[in-house]
Amino acid sequence: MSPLDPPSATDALHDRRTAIAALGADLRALVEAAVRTGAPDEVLLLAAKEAQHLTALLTVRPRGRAEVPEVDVFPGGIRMYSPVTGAGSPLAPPLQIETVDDGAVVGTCTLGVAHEGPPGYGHGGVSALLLDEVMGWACSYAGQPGMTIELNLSYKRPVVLETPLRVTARVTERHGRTNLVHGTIATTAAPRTVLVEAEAVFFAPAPDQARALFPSLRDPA
Ligand SMILES: CCCCCCCCCCCC(=O)SCCNC(=O)CCNC(=O)[C@H](O)C(C)(C)COP(=O)(O)OP(=O)(O)OC[C@H]1O[C@@H](n2cnc3c(N)ncnc32)[C@H](O)[C@@H]1OP(=O)(O)O
Repeated sequence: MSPLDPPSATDALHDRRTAIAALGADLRALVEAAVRTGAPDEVLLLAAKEAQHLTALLTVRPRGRAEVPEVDVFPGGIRMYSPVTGAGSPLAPPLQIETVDDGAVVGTCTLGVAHEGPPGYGHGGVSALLLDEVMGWACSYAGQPGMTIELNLSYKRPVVLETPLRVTARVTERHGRTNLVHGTIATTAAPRTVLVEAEAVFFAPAPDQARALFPSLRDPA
């Protein structure tokens, strides 16, 4: 199965993913509002109380640290709580893996003020996050899901916030379980103007090593 093909889901799984995504979207709106607000102090304190209430509401049967959620397809598929692609994550833009274009994986997203580095521009670490993820998808698409063992970035131009971005990655070389990957960030409006460029090395663990690293992995092959 291509990592870009959504797996067939039962109705219950679909409903669960839909509910997770709905909460994620509202949490992202809350995070963005919280980092932009000019509300008075008493409103911030009131909102803090409401946030404590929400936290208590959600602290029910929390999953274990290394547990793969039932809603996920791991490795190489849907991850609902990924800090990059996860529809359920308030940290994620979220980036959407959209197409495979001539062997390259393409993802799109828009960063908000919550992802700010220099005023008005994306944080350099957030660019690394986006590239690392899409480069990982390129490895999965090439049939070897793996972990980043080296990531080098060249920041050529600042990444503007609130502007649709296009993140691309392709595997350029394979040596056994090691893949060399090239990635870029540009805007969707000017895809040829590279803002950030990356070179990375990914390593696909052998099944035994994968089982040791990820005890709840369902299909290490
Ligand atoms: C089921 C999968 C799910 C994969 C799930 C992936 C989820 C995607 C998440 C997004 C990506 C991430 O954030 S990943 C998270 C960030 N990365 C990490 O935490 C990885 C931390 N690193 C590690 O734990 C370790 O390096 C391992 C387990 C990956 C590999 O350990 P190891 O097996 O001892 O590694 P080692 O022998 O030293 O190196 C492996 C091979 O890579 C080569 N190598 C090492 N460094 C380099 C290098 N800079 N450039 C070229 N090649 C290199 C070595 O020569 C060797 O080749 P040869 O002798 O075999 O030929």
